[in-house]
Amino acid sequence: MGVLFESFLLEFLVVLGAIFAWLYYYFTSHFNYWRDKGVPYLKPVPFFGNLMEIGLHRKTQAEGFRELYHKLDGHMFGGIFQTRIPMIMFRDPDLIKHVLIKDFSHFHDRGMPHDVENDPISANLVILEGKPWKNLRLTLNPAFNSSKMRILFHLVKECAEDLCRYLDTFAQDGESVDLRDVLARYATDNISSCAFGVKSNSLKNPHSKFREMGEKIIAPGSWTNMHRLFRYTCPSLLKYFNIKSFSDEVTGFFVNVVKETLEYREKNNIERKDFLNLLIQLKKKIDINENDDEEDKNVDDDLEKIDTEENFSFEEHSKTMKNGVADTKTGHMRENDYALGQNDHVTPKRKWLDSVVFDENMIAAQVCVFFLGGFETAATSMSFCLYELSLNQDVQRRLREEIDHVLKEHKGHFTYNALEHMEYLDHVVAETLRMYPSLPNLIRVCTKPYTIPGTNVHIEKGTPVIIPIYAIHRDPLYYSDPDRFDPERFTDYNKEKRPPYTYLPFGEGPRICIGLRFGLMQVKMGLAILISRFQFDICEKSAVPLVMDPKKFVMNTTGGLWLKMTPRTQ
Ligand code: HEM
Repeated sequence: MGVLFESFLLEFLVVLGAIFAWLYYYFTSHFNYWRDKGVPYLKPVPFFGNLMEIGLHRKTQAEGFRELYHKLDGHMFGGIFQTRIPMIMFRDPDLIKHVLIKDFSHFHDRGMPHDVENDPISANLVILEGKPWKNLRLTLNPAFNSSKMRILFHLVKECAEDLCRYLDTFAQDGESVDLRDVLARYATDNISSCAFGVKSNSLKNPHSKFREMGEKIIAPGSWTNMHRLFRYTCPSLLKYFNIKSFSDEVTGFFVNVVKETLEYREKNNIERKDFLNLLIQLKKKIDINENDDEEDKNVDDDLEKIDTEENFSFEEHSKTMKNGVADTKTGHMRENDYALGQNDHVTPKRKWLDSVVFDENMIAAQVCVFFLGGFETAATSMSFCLYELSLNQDVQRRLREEIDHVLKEHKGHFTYNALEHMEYLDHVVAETLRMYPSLPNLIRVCTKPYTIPGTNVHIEKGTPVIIPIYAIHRDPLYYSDPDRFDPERFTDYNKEKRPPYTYLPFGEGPRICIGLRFGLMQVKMGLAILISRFQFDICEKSAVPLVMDPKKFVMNTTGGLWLKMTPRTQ
């Protein structure tokens, strides 16, 4: 018996040793990759690569990548390892311009594994790649243009007024409020109204189903995190284990809401001016770009000409490229940023629209990603802004003065035009997004072999690329005293002084955030109405400095964000 046990133990240890040796080999076998290419790189550790602090949630993504960014100071780019996978960090603004715009045809995807057949909700704009992404983007772009925003404005304003009514009782009592939570509910109401055409009532009912689903999507340890873990370590296992972008419960909920709303609208012949209505038009093969202004059509024309095919010779087709920065007000490139195919007369959108099955699943996939993209980003941006305004009372006063002044000029009404005229509000929001960009990094994957301009470094197809926007936004090279909140950085004069591509809260290029205008509209509308009615201050419950949550993907705090509210006195 003893001998049997010993030999079993021995065999067990040998097998265990072999498994460990294989795992060690599997996780370290690429570690000479960057050295062999002559690329400056950071020394990785087995199993984690360079992301141990982030992987173990000891640091936030923002701070973790900021540290890696500074370890590569003096280099335009550098190699790092995401567990075992070599990835490249682009640090230099000019190189960033190449990746996001000039050489977009080499970097048009994010490299997120997806399986449209088994996981229909993954057929969304964030995840899709190549031609399917381009065609979908072309089709959806008009849903976010300025004329559509004007139509949606009244829905956003309605939610902002509900928010004020809800917060008024707290302000009257001078209570401290967890604004992180309240604003997440405001943003949930907003996006469910504009995207799903449903009143979610999350402000009044914190346990509403929409709020519950929103929490499930972002909660640490959730399905999404599991998806992310496999994506980083072994993407092929995602398909093998049939791990979907969202849990069946979340997917089922969103698909059902869409189905029920579609049926209800059809049966009752209801047409509500929201995103869902635009998607219904696409289902009916109606081009939603018709009747839109010329400016919006030009952006689409540019995008139509970008080739996402293999072997596309970008140089052959390109016009002169100029420096360009996305205008955060309009979301349009200021200059001719996309290289245009001169001989390219094909307009694939119409063809695609005719051929694609824009069914309930497809619609659900889009509104689901609008929901995901819209509620967390807006809620956190607004709460960070109110926190900074509480710390910087002079800025809060000046902002209130501007809002009063502009409102007077617009007969006391918050209108789309009134918001557009609030220039200081624009600076305040821009500075908030500089200090707290919702996504601390932009992700791309190299889609065809690339030589880094001015070097003989070749990037292989499939290499993930990271652009550390938080680190750049907080780099003293571009922003002096970068941890200080100073909206003056965003006057035209000061903006001109900075190199382009050093401010990227919405990304840049053809894959720039599609919801930029909608996001800014709901953030600005919410802030303007709150500042016009209430005074915000730091209170005992406020964490100063803020404590950020390392488990969250979108920049967020731990333990909420508490501030004291009172009615404004002057
Ligand atoms: C303050 C608000 C927001 C911020 C800071 C933000 C930020 C971002 C960023 C950084 C990206 C990546 C861009 C890139 O890779 O170059 C992105 C992409 C995206 N965002 Fe937003 N976003 C916001 C609001 C919204 C809203 C309201 C929606 C939808 C209604 C939305 C939908 C999307 C989608 C669909 C993409 C993927 C676009 C594509 O790949 O073509 N976002 N966003």
